[in-house]
Amino acid sequence: MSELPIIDFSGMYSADIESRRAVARHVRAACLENGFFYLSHTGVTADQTERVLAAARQFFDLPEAVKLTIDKSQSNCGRGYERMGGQRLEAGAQADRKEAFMMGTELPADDPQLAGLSHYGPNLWPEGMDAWRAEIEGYRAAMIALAHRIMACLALSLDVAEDYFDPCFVDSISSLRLLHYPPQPANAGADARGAGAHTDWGAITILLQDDVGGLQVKDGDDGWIDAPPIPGAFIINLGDLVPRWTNGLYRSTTHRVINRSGRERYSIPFFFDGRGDYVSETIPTCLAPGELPKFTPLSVSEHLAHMLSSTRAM
Ligand SMILES: O=C(O)CCC(=O)C(=O)O
Ligand SMILES: [Fe+2]
Repeated sequence: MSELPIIDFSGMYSADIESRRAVARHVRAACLENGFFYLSHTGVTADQTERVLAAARQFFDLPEAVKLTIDKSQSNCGRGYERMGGQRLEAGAQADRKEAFMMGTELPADDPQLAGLSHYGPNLWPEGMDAWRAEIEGYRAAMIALAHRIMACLALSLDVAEDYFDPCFVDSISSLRLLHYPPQPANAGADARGAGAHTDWGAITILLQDDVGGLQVKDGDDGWIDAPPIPGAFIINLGDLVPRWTNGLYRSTTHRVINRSGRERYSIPFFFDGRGDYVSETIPTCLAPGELPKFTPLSVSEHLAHMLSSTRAM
């Protein structure tokens, strides 16, 4: 496999179940391959993706001192600004050469069911940037709607009802990350990474990238496939919850970013992670007669908290 497939998603908006199943068949083939694919015709407009990428540039162009007024050290749920080198996604490599802004699901601290679970709480917003905030929140809303539809498609691809995953996504943890990768200097060293090799931790990721490139997806033992930007298409990849649901049939594939372009790179992943207290179980259609589940039960919040603490670089 040398390149990732491009799947036209428009059939998922059809009232005709056969059109939706046709999309699901393509998604299944891509998920059986390596769990990474491009999705086009999603209904999200080019105007909106251009605006949110411009918003990312605008934020990272702010003086460092302004960005640090919302440093994520002030958040108990990983929101706000993460400075350059704040994360090391690949053990043994250099800290990631990227800076980030994170925002996500906002629920009151005293929510009767979800209080105390990681990843719920207030966002941190830069002062005096209300239009900017509205742009980010609007894009996040578009991503949530698209993510629900992708989960319906995944359900169809696994021969279960389209609403099979709905209980996992009531008050789901979902986070939007704005990312800025400066160009990597020529003498940066062989273990320099924009984002070190990792898998994503939730259910699915919807990635918007600018026109620079640098994302690579693991293929086999040693190979990497480039996942260059394709105008009008998002990259979708499966996170660690999906092998748990499918008993390893669909994988959560390792990927990384190395920005050798000489240009500034901006990308915006949206992570749809599931409800914090949701414990995934193997989907019955993914177990052959007599086959046993390979994964022990683990809640979404426990998994995310563990992964977050193991990748903190400072
Ligand atoms: O910036 C990218 O292209 C990918 C980022 C990524 O993999 C992540 O944030 O999990
Ligand atoms: Fe990732």
